[in-house]
Amino acid sequence: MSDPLRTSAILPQHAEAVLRLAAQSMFEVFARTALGMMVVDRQHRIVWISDGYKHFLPALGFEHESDFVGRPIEEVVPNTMMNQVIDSGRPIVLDLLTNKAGTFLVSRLPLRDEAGEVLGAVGLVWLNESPDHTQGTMQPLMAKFSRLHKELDEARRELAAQRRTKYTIASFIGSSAAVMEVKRQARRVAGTDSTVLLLGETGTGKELMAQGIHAGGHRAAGPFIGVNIAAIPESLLEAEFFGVAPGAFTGADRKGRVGKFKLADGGTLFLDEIGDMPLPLQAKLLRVLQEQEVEPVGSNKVERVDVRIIAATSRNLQAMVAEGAFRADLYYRLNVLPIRLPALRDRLSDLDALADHLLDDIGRRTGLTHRSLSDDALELLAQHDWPGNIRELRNALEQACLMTDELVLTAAQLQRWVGTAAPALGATETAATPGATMGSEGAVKPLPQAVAELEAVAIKAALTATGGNKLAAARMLGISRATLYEKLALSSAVKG
Ligand SMILES: Nc1ncnc2c1ncn2[C@@H]1O[C@H](COP(=O)(O)OP(=O)(O)OP(=O)(O)O)[C@@H](O)[C@H]1O
Repeated sequence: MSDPLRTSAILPQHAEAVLRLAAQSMFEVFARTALGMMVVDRQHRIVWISDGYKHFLPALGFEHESDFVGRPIEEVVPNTMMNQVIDSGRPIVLDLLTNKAGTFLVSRLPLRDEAGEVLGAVGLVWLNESPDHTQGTMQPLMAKFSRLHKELDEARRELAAQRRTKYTIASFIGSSAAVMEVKRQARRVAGTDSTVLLLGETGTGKELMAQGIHAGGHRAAGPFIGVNIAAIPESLLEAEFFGVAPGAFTGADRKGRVGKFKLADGGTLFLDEIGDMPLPLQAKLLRVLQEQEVEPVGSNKVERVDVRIIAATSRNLQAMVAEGAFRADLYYRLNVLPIRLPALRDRLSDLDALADHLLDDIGRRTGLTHRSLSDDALELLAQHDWPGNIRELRNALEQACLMTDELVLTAAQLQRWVGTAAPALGATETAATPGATMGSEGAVKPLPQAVAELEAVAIKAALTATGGNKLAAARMLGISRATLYEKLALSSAVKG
């Protein structure tokens, strides 16, 4: 029997020897198994490379081992991260490294002394692929990787194109004195980074002008992100604006969500219907505008953003401030450069050009032949008050185009649609007339179609009665703002 004291005195020595042997043989096993291996010291200098690694030297631009070994790794291996592993002491267990020599599946592990101090690092190349993909051991992995890369690039390009604006300031049709002045103001502010407040009735082209201002400034290549505040349920607004930190919620939102401010980083955030912003959120918005920092819901970290704000409203913000419904400090912050878009009734000299432009657009979208207007049709248009402005004009023209085959639309053909697109019903009148369930010839229609038409008439009536104020219209209809917006979006999607 061996003396246990002696054994315990001997064992550590044994263990150390075994460990040393294991370490040494592991080193040899790695050096032989890996395609290439290198050791780098604390000062980032390459101290040793395996025979396998020597095969990569020509592709890295080195003829002799002696030109390579002894040099700092960052000087001779483009895109290496060995230096970071040495400086941080943290391993990168598996990674893809791409440089002029090809693509490599690599591991980078720090080497430490007995006291735990980092002495250097060991780098291993497991698989490789030549730059022209004709040689190497990574074919299946690389094929998958490059396909995913291509798909990601395409998705990014598509997203960027979607976030680019369709309109410029010149797309704002009109040459009346009022419009020329508005365009002059817009061009002047486009070149600045200041906050712009677009004022005007519903359908006067506030969103179009916001896009034009973005497209005319130095952020044009950046994203243009629009948020219709009135269309988002109040409880979701904060997350929509500022995003949600991963893990803040369970379920579908577990991964977190990027907020509109972050999405608009480097570009413009268009805040439509700013007058509908709930008071508690107004305070948060003000802070973001001042600090240019957002704090995602459920996070205690702030993120810097570089966003230009263009806000719009059809409501009287000043009166809302007086009533205490809108914060005065936010109002002054937004009202730096106000631009008031004229109502259509105040620029009737633009009717001809606008109608022509809209008919052109309707023709393109519907595939119908381009229509024009007779003189009496134009006169009819000039007599109407246009509470829904250009949007109402567009709807009237579109309905006339769809219902008539004539290439020149006359007053008689237009008559039915002018004013019906936004009938001037009072708040107490209902749009549910029996005729609404019948076709124009009195024929019975399928119920879903009749119901949809009734809804559309009631919504238009409510919008007219409230001067385009969607929150008030929704209240009048007994539905939520979000439902109203859903219905409006649905009806425009069906049309467009
Ligand atoms: N000057 C214009 N030239 C050409 N099209 C216009 C013009 N103004 C508005 N439009 C068109 O009218 C419609 C309504 O415009 P837009 O959505 O920009 O109005 P808005 O003032 O933002 O409305 P809301 O306040 O209801 O959101 C769009 O189809 C837009 O392209």
